[in-house]
Amino acid sequence: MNSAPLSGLYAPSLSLLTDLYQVTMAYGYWQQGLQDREAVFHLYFRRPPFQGGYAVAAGLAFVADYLQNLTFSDDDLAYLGSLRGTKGGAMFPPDFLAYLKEMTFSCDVDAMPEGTVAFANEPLIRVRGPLLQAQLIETALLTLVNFQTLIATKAARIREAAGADTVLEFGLRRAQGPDGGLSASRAAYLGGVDATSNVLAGQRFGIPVKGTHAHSWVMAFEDEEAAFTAYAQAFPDDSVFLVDTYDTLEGVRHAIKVARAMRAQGHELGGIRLDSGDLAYLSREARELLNEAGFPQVRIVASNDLEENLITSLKLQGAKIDTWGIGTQLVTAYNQPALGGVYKLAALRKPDDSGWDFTIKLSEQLAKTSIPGILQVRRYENEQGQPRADMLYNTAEPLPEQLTIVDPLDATRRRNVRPHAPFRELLEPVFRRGRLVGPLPTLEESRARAHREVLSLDTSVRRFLNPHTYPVGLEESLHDYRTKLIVEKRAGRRA
Ligand SMILES: Nc1ncnc2c1ncn2[C@@H]1O[C@H](COP(=O)(O)OP(=O)(O)OP(=O)(O)O)[C@@H](O)[C@H]1O
Ligand SMILES: O=P(O)(O)OC[C@H]1O[C@H](OP(=O)(O)OP(=O)(O)O)[C@H](O)[C@@H]1O
Ligand SMILES: O=C(O)c1cccnc1
Ligand SMILES: [Mg+2]
Repeated sequence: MNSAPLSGLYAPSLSLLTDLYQVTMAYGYWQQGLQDREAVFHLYFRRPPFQGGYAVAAGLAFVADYLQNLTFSDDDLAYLGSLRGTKGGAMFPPDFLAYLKEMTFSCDVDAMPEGTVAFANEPLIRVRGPLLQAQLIETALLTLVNFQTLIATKAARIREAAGADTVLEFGLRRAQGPDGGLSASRAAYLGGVDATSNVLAGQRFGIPVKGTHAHSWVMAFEDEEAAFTAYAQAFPDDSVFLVDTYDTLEGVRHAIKVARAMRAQGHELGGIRLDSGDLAYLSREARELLNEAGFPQVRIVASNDLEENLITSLKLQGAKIDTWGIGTQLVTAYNQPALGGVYKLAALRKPDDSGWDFTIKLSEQLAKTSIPGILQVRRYENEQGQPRADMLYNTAEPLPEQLTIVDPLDATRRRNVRPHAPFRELLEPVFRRGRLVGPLPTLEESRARAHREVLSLDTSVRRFLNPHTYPVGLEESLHDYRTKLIVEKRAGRRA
């Protein structure tokens, strides 16, 4: 047991950050001599979160870190060796543990760079390598990518609603524990917020840190005016006063009084914060009071259970809010607390090494039936760089001259790709034979990519209510092959 679990949160070895069944399967594969059979897995989600039209891929930096450090320490192996089955015998024999000790990660990994806009069924990550290894990493990849993609997407939606306004992430106190808070702060920044109140996230990831003060600051002084005056003494050029502890508009008047005194000393008040009541009404009234008093540049910050739909509504109501402070709803993805990303086997090298067997997971629902092959995602874009349609294709098979994209849920819906239509391929090499190909984009670069890619989407795909489904289809020969596999497997099942 680790007596300092927090400091170990991102310790070098997260090799046991997995479900037990990954290790039991690993043992089974090793026992069967299947450990090195070449396999291909895809990580993808089946529906964008929040009933939205897209997701923003995030978490790859953590995945790369995890994979680079995927080795089993003596402590890890001792723990695995201590596990017992129902009859008291060791679950994992010493020679398997010795194998794990020597194992070095040797897979190829291709992935969408963080900040890429992704749609349903598109591999965000493709792993190719020894079956045992490619399977073993499933859980860690999913826990890292699902949550961060969810939060980055939520942040992108909040950014959409806020437009050019400043957005601050205030969620740590409501996050799903320390790691939830830390990774949410990073993903939220990647997805489009401007700064966080989370100081550890600032230190670890270089995210700008910002904030105001709490109600308790005001309550700790004789009255509001004294509290504001004291705060201004500490931060004469960086003060934002929380004005709603007693009576909001009275609070604004007190803030103005202190702002005048600050001005007399050569300092300007930065802003006020509203944290309760009717934010549309109060922000309009506050704006008027501030303007009349000669403080048109003092910003109005609002907080209190905000999210993208409330921001949209407040703007429609003519709220005069310059900065949005957002906590709970963002870092917990309150209205959809999990992204259902999955990791599925899609190809296995034939035992005689003569080629690939492409594998499929059937489901009663076609939408849940997996896609076989060694997939790549090709994004066709128009001259303005706007995405028009995405095509999944099997890189292990030759592409026909004339490309046709088939809707996987309705094969009658097809579109022909015009020759020489410009495209980008979204999965880029990240690891080759277990080695990182090159430095990953910085957080700032990924954030800029997210911003660029979300803005390039048609507004019909970005809107919150009943967004248009962006076309993602299978290249026709892949579609035909998948259909054939489904028919064969179903027949096999009945036989
Ligand atoms: N003009 C508005 N239109 C729609 N929702 C609003 C508006 N103003 C505030 N809200 C939202 O209404 C919710 C509840 O606010 P309410 O005034 O009921 O409680 P509160 O202000 O938090 O109360 P308290 O004074 O106890 O803090 C919050 O999520 C807030 O963001
Ligand atoms: O509302 P969120 O989006 O989560 O934003 C963060 C909230 O945290 C702080 O107060 P806290 O909620 O701790 O106390 P209060 O609501 O009683 O002011 C802050 O004043 C916000 O209201
Ligand atoms: O700085 C703030 O205003 C802040 C920080 C965390 C939570 N709520 C508000
Ligand atoms: Mg609150």
